[in-house]
Amino acid sequence: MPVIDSTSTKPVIAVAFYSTYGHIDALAAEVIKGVESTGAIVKPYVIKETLPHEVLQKMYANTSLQAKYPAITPNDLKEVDGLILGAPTRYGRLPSQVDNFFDQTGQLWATGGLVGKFVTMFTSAAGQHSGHESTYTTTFPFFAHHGMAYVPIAYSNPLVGAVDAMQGSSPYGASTVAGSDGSLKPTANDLAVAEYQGKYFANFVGTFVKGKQAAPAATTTDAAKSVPETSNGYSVDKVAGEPTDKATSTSAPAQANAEKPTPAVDGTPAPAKTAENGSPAKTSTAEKKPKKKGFFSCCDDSGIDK
Ligand SMILES: Cc1cc2nc3c(=O)[nH]c(=O)nc-3n(C[C@H](O)[C@H](O)[C@H](O)COP(=O)(O)O)c2cc1C
Repeated sequence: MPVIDSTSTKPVIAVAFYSTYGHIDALAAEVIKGVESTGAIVKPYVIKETLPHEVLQKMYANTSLQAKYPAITPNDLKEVDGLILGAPTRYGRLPSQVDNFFDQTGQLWATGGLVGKFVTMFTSAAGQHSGHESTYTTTFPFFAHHGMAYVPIAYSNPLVGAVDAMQGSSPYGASTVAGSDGSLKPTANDLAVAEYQGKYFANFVGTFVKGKQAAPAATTTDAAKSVPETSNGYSVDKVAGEPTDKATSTSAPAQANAEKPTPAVDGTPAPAKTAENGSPAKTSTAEKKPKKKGFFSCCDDSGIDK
């Protein structure tokens, strides 16, 4: 596993994939080759199997594929600039093994840990028209929730639009047609598009990484300052649909204050607060915010539950 130098302008790209029979594994090898050809740092991972051994045996799964690379953990994603995700189609969408991994990323979501990172995907399906594209599009909500920018290959390589022979790829990314019994192998075109996707993505992310490192620090700071506080998608006020009251102290008249009593945690309106002399009481936001329960309580260090 390569050691990451934080001052390097080389992008760090994770290639994380799940494969039952080897088609995705074969595409992944080409994707990795493509990333490496750009000089980027590639970190290959498998996505952990979750099916019981007896079931895998009945499916004739190739369980040795799991041992090829370390199983990815959510924390591994923190270190990378981009993710290339590979997974076969299951009922026109992702396999549950990948969903299981996604479900472990709740804390990354709550802390905005993947916001601004890049992602692209490759897939595989038994048939020609039985789920390739829907597997991409049904995964987009995950990327959107995490703030990850999807990089499609579009038709930037003529091999993507080839119709002279059966091939799996599309503007969304590389793919292959495995056949209903899994006996088909990725074609030369499929493998070439997979390698191309790795190269294209690494170059794309590399341009961003270089630009970011070349930008003067002040620019980044100013840009961050100019973002209005209310645009923070992780604000508890916004998430919970409550009125946004970001001021640390209130200067509104007592009457206005009385019209907007702070609801208690159980939903009962609390009495309006006024100082002893009748003027508006100084109320800190920390005092007014009810403690969140349920899902948000999972994320102790996120700040959203405080
Ligand atoms: C439970 C299950 C559901 C599947 N659903 C679909 C499907 O909706 N469409 C399709 O074309 N292939 C479907 N397949 C076939 C897989 O997509 C195919 O086995 C896979 O692309 C091969 O990739 P792999 O060798 O990397 O596992 C399904 C396979 C299984 C086991």
